Amino acid sequence: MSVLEAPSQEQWDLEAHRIRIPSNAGPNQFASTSTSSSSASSDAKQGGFFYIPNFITEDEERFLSESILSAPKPKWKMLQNRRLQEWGGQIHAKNNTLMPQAMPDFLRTYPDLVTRLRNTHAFDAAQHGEPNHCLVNEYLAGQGIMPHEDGPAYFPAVATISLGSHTLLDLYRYVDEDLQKDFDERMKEHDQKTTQQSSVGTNEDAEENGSTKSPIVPKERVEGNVRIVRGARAREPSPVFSILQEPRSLLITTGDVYKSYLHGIAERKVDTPAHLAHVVNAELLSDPRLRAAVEEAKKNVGSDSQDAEGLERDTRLSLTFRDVEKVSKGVAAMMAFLQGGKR
Ligand SMILES: O=C(O)CCC(=O)C(=O)O
Ligand SMILES: [Fe+2]
Repeated sequence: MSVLEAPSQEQWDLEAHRIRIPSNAGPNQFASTSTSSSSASSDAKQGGFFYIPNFITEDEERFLSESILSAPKPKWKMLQNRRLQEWGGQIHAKNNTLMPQAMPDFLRTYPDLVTRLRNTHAFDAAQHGEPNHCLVNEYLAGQGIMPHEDGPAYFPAVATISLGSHTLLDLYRYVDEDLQKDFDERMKEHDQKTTQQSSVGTNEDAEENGSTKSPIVPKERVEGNVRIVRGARAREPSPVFSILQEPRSLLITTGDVYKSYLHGIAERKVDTPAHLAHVVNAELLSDPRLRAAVEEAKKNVGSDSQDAEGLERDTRLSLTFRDVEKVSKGVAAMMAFLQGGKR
């Protein structure tokens, strides 16, 4: 038992687990929150990506998977290409406030992940000093999540524990501010022109594309090295780097980088050497097989070597812990909190 309890007492030095971002992969000058794009400074408080392999034991991994998979069926929210559970309460989208529920024993008692995460100090500056909310995502091989930024309800720190399979988290950059302004202006001009011309029934884009269909700019399109999504900030179409997450590992994303990149998981069953070549945390990996595959892929970049095999993905559960800063203290919330532990 003492062996099982030991990790939760540990105080972590996050700086020793920092992922070094290549200098040409820094965020574009866009995020207003960004203090600097240089990654030279090495102060964990400044934020960044931090990777800790074997943050939980194999026994804990098994126990967590069993607990999650044995949750009552209604606990699963079915999405188009994955399913998820929400623990710690529900967030009201209108006011970004958590209607709290007690964390279940398998996150708070054995294993006591909440305390263990508190001891990483990633949440020191957050309202509660530790996470109060956990989303569990299940991805079958071939499933993923679109590039996105996490919502505004959270303190800017995410702690992700992976179970069952490795995956690659892909990081994308937004385009820089001038380019975005240019897109916005062109989009506006186009819309105005389209409105004026709609009664006449012609438009340039349709002619350019050899199509006479819709006069409306598509919701999403790629132009050169940029993916433009109507009504959203434009991003680069390919990831600027990827982070390999091993089963049982912890990935912490905190500070500026939380806002200056988008993150996603590609919908594929195999990570080929071409994908693995973009992994930036090779030297922090603990599984010799995974590490060798990444190192080999990086060595062979551009060499056209076809020998190396990819890494097959299996079903993966991810636990993403965050601190929702605003928590409802109403009577209903108190009742929910008291009943939350009982399933
Ligand atoms: O499963 C993961 O590792 C990422 C999940 C994620 O990005 C999210 O839930 O917002
Ligand atoms: Fe996310």
